Amino acid sequence: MTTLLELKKLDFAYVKDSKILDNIDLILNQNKVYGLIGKNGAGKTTLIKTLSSVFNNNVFTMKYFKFFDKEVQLSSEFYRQNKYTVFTESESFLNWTFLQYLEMVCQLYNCSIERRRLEFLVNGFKFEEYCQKEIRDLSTGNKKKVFLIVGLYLRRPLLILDEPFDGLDFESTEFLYKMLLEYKQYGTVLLSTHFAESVVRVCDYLYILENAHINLFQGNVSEWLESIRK
Ligand SMILES: Nc1ncnc2c1ncn2[C@@H]1O[C@H](COP(=O)(O)OP(=O)(O)OP(=O)(O)O)[C@@H](O)[C@H]1O
Repeated sequence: MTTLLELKKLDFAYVKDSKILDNIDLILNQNKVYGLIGKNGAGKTTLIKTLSSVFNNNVFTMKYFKFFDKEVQLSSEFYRQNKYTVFTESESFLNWTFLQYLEMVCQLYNCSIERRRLEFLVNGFKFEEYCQKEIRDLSTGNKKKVFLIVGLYLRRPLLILDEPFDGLDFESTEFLYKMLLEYKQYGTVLLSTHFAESVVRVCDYLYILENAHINLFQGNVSEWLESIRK
């Protein structure tokens, strides 16, 4: 297995002396799907935002961050170009349409729009009638689909998803399961979730965040399901 991302000794605190993430080591291998689970408030979104370069350096420290075996800054162009994050709720780009947002993102990532690939995702998520509507007028689930479709379309080596199944209807959830399994051809997915089914359906490995520490579940995900049902 080839390592895609390696993070060593990450500490994070919003408020001095109150660590949300303490001494976090994280390794993500290429072409795998990783689940990130933990109780409400455990710090999943904080870890995802850190990995997505949302924060200034003054709230966290780390020993090193490697991507494709290179030590880089989280804010580097190399890292930015190779990952995309879908946040749990987005209040950005509200007066844009999906197609305008996609065009802008494709320019940023230097990729062209292939109609067939796009249509496959749009049809799969039953999103056809919403492509030209302003994002502000979409329902919660359809807003989520805007960013999920773009993330799946881009096929970056790292796709980070914060609670991607939240707000999706049954059909779209099934389609997303299918897309995430296929995504392993193109890259690695790190997703946070509160749904046990999603872990079992798509995740190869599971990181558990608890008391500011992270552990990789030793065993396969069906063993994890058995362990929480006991
Ligand atoms: N901007 C902020 N300022 C101060 N504390 C914050 C801030 N954002 C989050 N926190 C705190 O950090 C902790 C971790 O929050 P985070 O949102 O990362 O947890 P989570 O695991 O994603 O939770 P959930 O499963 O409920 O979404 C919580 O105690 C939360 O109250």
